[in-house]
Amino acid sequence: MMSSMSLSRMLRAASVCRTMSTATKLTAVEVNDKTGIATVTLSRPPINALNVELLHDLYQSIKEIENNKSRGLILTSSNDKVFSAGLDINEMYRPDKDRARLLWTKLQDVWLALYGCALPTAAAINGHAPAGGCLLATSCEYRVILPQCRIGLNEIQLGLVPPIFCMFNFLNVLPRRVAERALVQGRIFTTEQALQIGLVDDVASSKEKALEKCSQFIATFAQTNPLARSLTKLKFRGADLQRFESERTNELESFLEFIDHPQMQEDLGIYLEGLKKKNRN
Ligand SMILES: CCCCCCCC/C=C\C/C=C/C(=O)SCCNC(=O)CCNC(=O)[C@H](O)C(C)(C)COP(=O)(O)OP(=O)(O)OC[C@H]1O[C@@H](n2cnc3c(N)ncnc32)[C@H](O)[C@@H]1OP(=O)(O)O
Repeated sequence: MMSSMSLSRMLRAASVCRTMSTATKLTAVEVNDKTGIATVTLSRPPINALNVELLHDLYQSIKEIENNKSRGLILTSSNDKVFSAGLDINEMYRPDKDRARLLWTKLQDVWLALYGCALPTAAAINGHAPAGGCLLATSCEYRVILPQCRIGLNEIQLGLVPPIFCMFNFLNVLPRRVAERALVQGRIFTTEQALQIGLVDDVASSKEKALEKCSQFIATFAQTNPLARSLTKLKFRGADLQRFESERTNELESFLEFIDHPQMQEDLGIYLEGLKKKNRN
């Protein structure tokens, strides 16, 4: 039988963390009532590949947290090896045209929501974060990664042109020369390399510790006026957001044209097959 002691402990824990009522299917949102910090957990097994539905749910979660006046947002993954594998390549290979349009539009919406989020944002990168995974992490203001992870924007290695928001994210985090070289080489960095160049702010030995460090980062703003903070953030990021808006339609059309190209389709098919073969051998 459960002792009254452990029952009261459980009740206390339950009152600290609550799941948001409108938590969506592919993202779980939990708000810590004590700190006011919301954690969004990407939950699309096996590797959190970003398809239309996950991007939709992620966007809804970010907006909901922002509107509920949480103290901050932490992004993490339910998978203990992969933060996110980036865009779901199945959505780009032999795509349904309307769905491909929706995919790119939703990716753009998520970037706008996360990069321009009024709240302090942090990523607890508890697994690999290639391409779109790195894009999500670098849209946040602070990053903690676990040992033995890989992170980077490798689009060019797939023959894809990194869109403008990849450039904004890297320029916001890395020195210009390092950002440019990393993008044109499609570099994927180890945990140690990412820390050394400043792509991540810290390394933690477990997901729990990474979440704790993210909470500590957000807590540094406890005494700061939230409006002054968000307007200052916007002053830094506003020019990127404006330039993005002016180019978003062109980028959408370029993306659709790009993936429609027969050579691109062939390359994506080979890449996808290579990923699958790895598991068959
Ligand atoms: C404005 C101009 C526009 C021009 C065009 C722009 C194009 C878009 C540009 C940028 C935006 C973002 C693009 C992207 O995100 S593209 C995606 C790139 N992602 C990758 O290259 C990651 C590939 N995956 C991996 O490296 C590994 O899978 C891993 C490290 C993430 C995880 O490794 P591991 O735990 O060993 O898992 P598996 O490799 O075994 O994978 C499990 C399972 O999942 C499949 N899979 C992996 N990644 C993807 C993916 N991104 N999409 C779909 N499926 C994926 C893999 O094949 C396995 O499948 P199974 O064998 O059938 O189980």
